[in-house]
Amino acid sequence: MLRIACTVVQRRAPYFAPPVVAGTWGSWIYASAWIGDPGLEWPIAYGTAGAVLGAATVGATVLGIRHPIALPALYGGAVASGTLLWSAWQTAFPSAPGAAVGLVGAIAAGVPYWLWLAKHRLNRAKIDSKTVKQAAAVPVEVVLAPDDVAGALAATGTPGATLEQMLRHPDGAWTAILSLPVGVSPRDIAGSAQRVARLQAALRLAPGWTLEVGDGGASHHLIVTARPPAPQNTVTIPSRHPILDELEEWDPWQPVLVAIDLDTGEGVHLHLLARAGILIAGLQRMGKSVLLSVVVAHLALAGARLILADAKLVELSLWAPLCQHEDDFIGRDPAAFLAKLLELQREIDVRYARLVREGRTKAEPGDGWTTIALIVDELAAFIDIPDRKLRGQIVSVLRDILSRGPACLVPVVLATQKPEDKVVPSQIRDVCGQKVALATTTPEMTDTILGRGWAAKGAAAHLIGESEKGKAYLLEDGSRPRKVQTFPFEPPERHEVITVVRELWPDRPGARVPLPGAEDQDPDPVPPTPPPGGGGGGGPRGGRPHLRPVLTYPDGSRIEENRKPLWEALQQAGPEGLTKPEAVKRGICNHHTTINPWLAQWVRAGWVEESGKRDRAVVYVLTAAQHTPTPEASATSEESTACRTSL
Ligand SMILES: Nc1ncnc2c1ncn2[C@@H]1O[C@H](COP(=O)(O)OP(=O)(O)OP(=O)(O)O)[C@@H](O)[C@H]1O
Repeated sequence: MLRIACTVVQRRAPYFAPPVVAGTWGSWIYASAWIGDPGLEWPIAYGTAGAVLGAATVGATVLGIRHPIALPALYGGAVASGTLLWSAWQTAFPSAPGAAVGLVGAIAAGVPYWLWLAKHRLNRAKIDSKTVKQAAAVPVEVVLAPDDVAGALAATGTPGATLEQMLRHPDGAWTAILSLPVGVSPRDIAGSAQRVARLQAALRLAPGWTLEVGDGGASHHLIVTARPPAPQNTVTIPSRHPILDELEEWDPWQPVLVAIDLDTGEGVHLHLLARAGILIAGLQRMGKSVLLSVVVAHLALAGARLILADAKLVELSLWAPLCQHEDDFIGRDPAAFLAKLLELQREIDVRYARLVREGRTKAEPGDGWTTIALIVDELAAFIDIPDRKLRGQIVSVLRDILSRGPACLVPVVLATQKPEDKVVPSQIRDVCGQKVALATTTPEMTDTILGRGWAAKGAAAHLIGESEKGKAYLLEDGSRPRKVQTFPFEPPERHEVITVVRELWPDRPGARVPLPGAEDQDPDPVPPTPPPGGGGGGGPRGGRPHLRPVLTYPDGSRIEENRKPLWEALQQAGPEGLTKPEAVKRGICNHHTTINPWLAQWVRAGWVEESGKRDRAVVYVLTAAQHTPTPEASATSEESTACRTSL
């Protein structure tokens, strides 16, 4: 009983305080007037002050002033006005009826205050309800209808609650706002795991539903929210990239299908030419190279000239045979990388000069320009370097290519597994119009890839689990990040693309992969480039040409530079043949380099055959003696027509 009384007083104090204070104060004045000599000075002093405060109170209420001072003013005004009436009456007629009339007057004086208080409370209830709606973050349908939530609460030992509002959410969740009876604290219910569990049981929620119980702040409301289980992800990711079913020449202007949106199930594309560069980053072994390969495959099928930079060699070397120029593969050599960037920058300048001449701002299909794609894996190896000057030059030129390139058919794709500021400087990140954040470890790492603040705004790449390969957040300029799953794209599928591209463009020489140590063993180093302006060849300024044997396949076609060592080793091996581990031992390749596709191609062409196994590895042998190379050309003053570079 005492507890209930205390709760009532505590909860309703603002309502009771004015009459209680007015009554106490007035009683004292009344008693002193009744007992002693009733003077006028005290009632007049209190009354004048009360009248001023009362006028201010009423004025504030009428004008709707919400200044913090309004509450004490209103309160004081109510008390003083009541006192004035009461004390004036008892001074004139010190009697019991006088006291009663004074009390009524005091209470009446509190009316503006109560009105103000009631309005304030109503506003507060509105705010509470708004907060609930905002927390739901989805439009809600407000249903003022009874429900059995109050009954369930009664079944758990808290009878007397009434349902004030039932909010139904589009995902099936609902929120019930219950008004608790006097003496029951919402905080006590919400704070007790046992009572919440009992309420959940009483509500008989379906399996998987969760219950949240909160108190309505200072009010006597209990807010009960029941949520259905998160919808099962029904998006299915094809195990085979659709590009593999359309292995034909592609249009570079077409966007590249790289992933599936995990929320909508829609295909997600990257735009090579319509938008500035692409940045792909994330932790090791989370799917960066797989995604990069999809983009490279598209570019290769689009007939683009591929410029590949890969410090690790193993990721991009697979694509090296599709390159148009022998030096279009850059290994761990930041200086060579800068040289290639400068070459690209010059090409962009030439293309922009044409655009300016023709009064255009960007290239269009049919311009006749080849797409030149710069693909960089492990950007860290070219940027996180001790030579600060070189680093500065690389960042500056790369930034320029990223921002100007796509408009003149020079797309850039960057990948790195170290998403840190020193590896992905903001100048580089900010010009990339499309960013893909695979799994990271911290929100800061995610922000380094996507831009500041995105991790906090829902792009939680740092929460992607270790087993969720290929899951990522993809952000395009001007939109929100999308949670996506990339397609698997394993080496056998990459080989399917490579085979088709080689058939489409058979005369591409391929790029030389700079294998560590291979240069030292080069028996026939490439001579220096003739001085600029020199006539080249055997002209008077070019000097006497240095002729080099041209190694050819049995059908007369030229053997690509990067495949020569393997072919020569097969020749030297004779009928004994050669296995891959032996090729590794001889420094022709390393364990990661894929020479199998070359061998498979030669086997298909009938130049090489498999002759059993040695130490469990397949032995490859040249099929016939006539496959020996063209005998070394003797140095003559005449250039070989087959040797186009007059080496
Ligand atoms: N979308 C995907 N679906 C299924 N498996 C995937 C997907 N993406 C990547 N994987 C698997 O994850 C593994 C690592 O992928 P990948 O080589 O692309 O990682 P990475 O980030 O490039 O690693 P590193 O940083 O070491 O180069 C591969 O074995 C691959 O099979």
